[in-house]
Amino acid sequence: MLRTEAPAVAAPPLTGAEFRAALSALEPRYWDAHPFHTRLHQGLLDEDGLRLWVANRWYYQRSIPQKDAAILANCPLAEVRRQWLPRIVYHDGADAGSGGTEMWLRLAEAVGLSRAAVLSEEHVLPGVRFAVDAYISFARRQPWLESVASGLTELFSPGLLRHRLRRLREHYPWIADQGLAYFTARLDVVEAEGAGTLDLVVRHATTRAQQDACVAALSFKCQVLQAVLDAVDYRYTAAQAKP
Ligand SMILES: O=C(O)c1cc(C(=O)O)c2c(n1)C(=O)C(=O)c1cc(C(=O)O)[nH]c1-2
Repeated sequence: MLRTEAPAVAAPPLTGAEFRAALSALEPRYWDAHPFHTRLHQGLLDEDGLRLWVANRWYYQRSIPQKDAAILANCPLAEVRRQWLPRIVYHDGADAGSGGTEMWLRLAEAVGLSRAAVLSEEHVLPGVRFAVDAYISFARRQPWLESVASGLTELFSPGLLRHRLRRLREHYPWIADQGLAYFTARLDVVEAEGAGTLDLVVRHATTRAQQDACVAALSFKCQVLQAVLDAVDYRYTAAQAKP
């Protein structure tokens, strides 16, 4: 005779405060204390190391609007799309020659890279490409809410951005200040953007399964960022070790 099993009882949703706490609890996995960041912030990178970082971060920067476009494409809610759309314009600029990716290219020039070399992506390491592509694929395939949640690393970034800006000015004074505009501009918006994203996620993740998936998405994103810097750090230390 078949045994009838009691239907599984779904776990109750976390309260808003518990859910926010579960997301914040991932902060130790953020990339702020990655060994490559430590080298960068302590002024230990040579010029080639700084260029390697900027040329590889380019691949992340230029992919973010594609990630955001995937979120828009997957989201059936006009009010969410309305909130999300300005992010694409922020990075791509309202016109050619403006926007976040353009500012990243100016940083690249300020550290001595040619625009053409950055745009050709010849310096992008395979590990960086794989990690960033995984982030875009995630946004294309997963429900929009999880992809939005994966961007919540931004909540952890203001302290890192401020610290980086201070250290770059202190240890690499040869970088012209206009080259650092990407970071100063980012600091003006990142806190409000992160808070808005968190509110959006908390409002729309109403079941425990959705909340758990959002926490998992943020954890995945922390791994993407760690993998990016692992690849850069490996290449940098290998180059340093060459006689
Ligand atoms: O400099 C940084 O350390 C850092 C980190 C992150 C992040 O945490 O993903 C972003 C940025 N910068 C950034 O500039 C940026 O535009 C950005 C967008 C996103 C995202 O996932 O949508 N993260 C980040």
